[in-house]
Amino acid sequence: MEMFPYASMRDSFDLRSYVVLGPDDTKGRDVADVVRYALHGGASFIQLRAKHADVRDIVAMAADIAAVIEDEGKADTVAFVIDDRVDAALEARHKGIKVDGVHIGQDDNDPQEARRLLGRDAIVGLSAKTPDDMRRAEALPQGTVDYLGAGPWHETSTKPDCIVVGDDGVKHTLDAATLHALHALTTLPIVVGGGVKAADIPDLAASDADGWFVVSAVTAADDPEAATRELVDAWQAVRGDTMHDHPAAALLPTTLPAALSIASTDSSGGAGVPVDIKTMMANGVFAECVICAITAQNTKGVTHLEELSPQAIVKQIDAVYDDIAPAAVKIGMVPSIEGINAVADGLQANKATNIVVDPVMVATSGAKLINDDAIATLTSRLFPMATLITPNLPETRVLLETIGSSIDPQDEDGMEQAGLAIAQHFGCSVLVKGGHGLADANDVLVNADGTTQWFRGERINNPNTHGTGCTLSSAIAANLAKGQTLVDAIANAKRYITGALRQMLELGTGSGPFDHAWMWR
Ligand SMILES: Cc1ncc(COP(=O)(O)OP(=O)(O)O)c(N)n1
Ligand SMILES: Cc1ncsc1CCOP(=O)(O)O
Ligand SMILES: [Mg+2]
Repeated sequence: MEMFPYASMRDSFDLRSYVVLGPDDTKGRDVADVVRYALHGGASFIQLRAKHADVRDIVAMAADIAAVIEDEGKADTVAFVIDDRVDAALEARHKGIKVDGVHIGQDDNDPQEARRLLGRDAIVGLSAKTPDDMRRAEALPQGTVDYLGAGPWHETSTKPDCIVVGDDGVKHTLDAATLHALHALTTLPIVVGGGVKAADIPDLAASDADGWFVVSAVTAADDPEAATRELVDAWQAVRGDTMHDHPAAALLPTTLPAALSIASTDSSGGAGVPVDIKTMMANGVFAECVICAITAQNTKGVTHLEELSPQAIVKQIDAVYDDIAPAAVKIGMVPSIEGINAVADGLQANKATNIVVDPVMVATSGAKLINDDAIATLTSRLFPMATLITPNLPETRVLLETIGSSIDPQDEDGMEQAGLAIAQHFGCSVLVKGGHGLADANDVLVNADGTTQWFRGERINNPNTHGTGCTLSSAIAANLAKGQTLVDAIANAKRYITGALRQMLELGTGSGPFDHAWMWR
């Protein structure tokens, strides 16, 4: 997971004076030293382009460059990106090195993948030389790319392969007229480079370019500071102090689908509302909660339980729906008839949809979590509202008993029959979870129309299973909130929980919890 403590520069980077450099370009001089000279000369953007270095060396160079930018008091104004290597940029950012993003070409990482990996705060620059490149960049989802790099203005030995060869087989450099046509195809700012020297700046500054980028004009100069200043001054002489606009996409607010957990707390954090929130967050939704009871609990058992009043439950549900209406709901432990009625009334009044009910009855520790007389209310009030209920085998047996069925869910055929009896009785889909069986972790989805789907899971020999049911049901609700089909929501939730169980987290002296943020470690 990325731990980047700096403000994003996506809405403040300055493309006007863009210096690209790496160890191959600086004539034996230290790259960070040349960056310092370029900054003294007025460089507004720095790119590390180290074509022959490995990730470790790139990250080490990036640390030196970021330190120089910081030392020069320009960390808030001069953006610093890494060429090509999204992996190195990620690693540097993870280490807290101020790398503001990447520059990628048409043959490098896919821009959407780079954006996904780096997150919404990073700058993603993309090379685009042809009308097709421009159109493809423009067709990307808004906010994928922040600027475009075009060229070459002249053929250049720094990157001989960057020359555009037309359909006629003739090599083309970029001129003001071609740039004008490219510019018309995009809303993104364009920085232009390739063989650019000080003498080119008046023409470039009079074109649609939003800035210049150079390698050799600065890195090969005996005095990189003076060379940078000459370029900066020549641009400023034509353009004055005007900077390019930033694409509005960088400023777009994010939004998240919300999912709601209606359940009870577990003070040990391994089950109930705390774990539902962790799971929902890990599965990419905004988690909300309605507390029905508080338990004093750890991996060894429950030592105290105190319910909230029905009024408090309804008020919480109303508050949630009145503002951030959840796209899916998971219902867990609601211990009493009054509580269950309050939940049903609250959800009905707010026209809740995508309801997943985990019919919590007994904790992994053996503690009873629902009053016996409340089971009938749970099934009669909440099941008919549910999209899905997720009983484990012991809960399936209790439910079969309540509907007077003698089916035994001891094997796959029995699980299917049991699921069908329950689904048809209550008019909702049922996921009969086989995790309490001995040999496997196969679950079956049975719909009220009789259709079934098996989800075959790897049985992980992990004794720590506290909160498994809560986790699976809230992951399913999170996936439904994201718009997934029921089948996809279950399949993805099972993948998530399998990954979590595989980590073999060891906490507590009883049946312990597992690591809900496993995929971010
Ligand atoms: C600002 C800027 N523009 C273009 C490029 C070239 O990127 P790419 O086409 O991926 O070629 P390489 O630099 O990776 O050889 C750039 N680096 N910077
Ligand atoms: C990286 C790159 N992309 C297009 S041209 C180029 C190299 C520019 O180098 P120089 O300024 O030395 O011609
Ligand atoms: Mg590249």
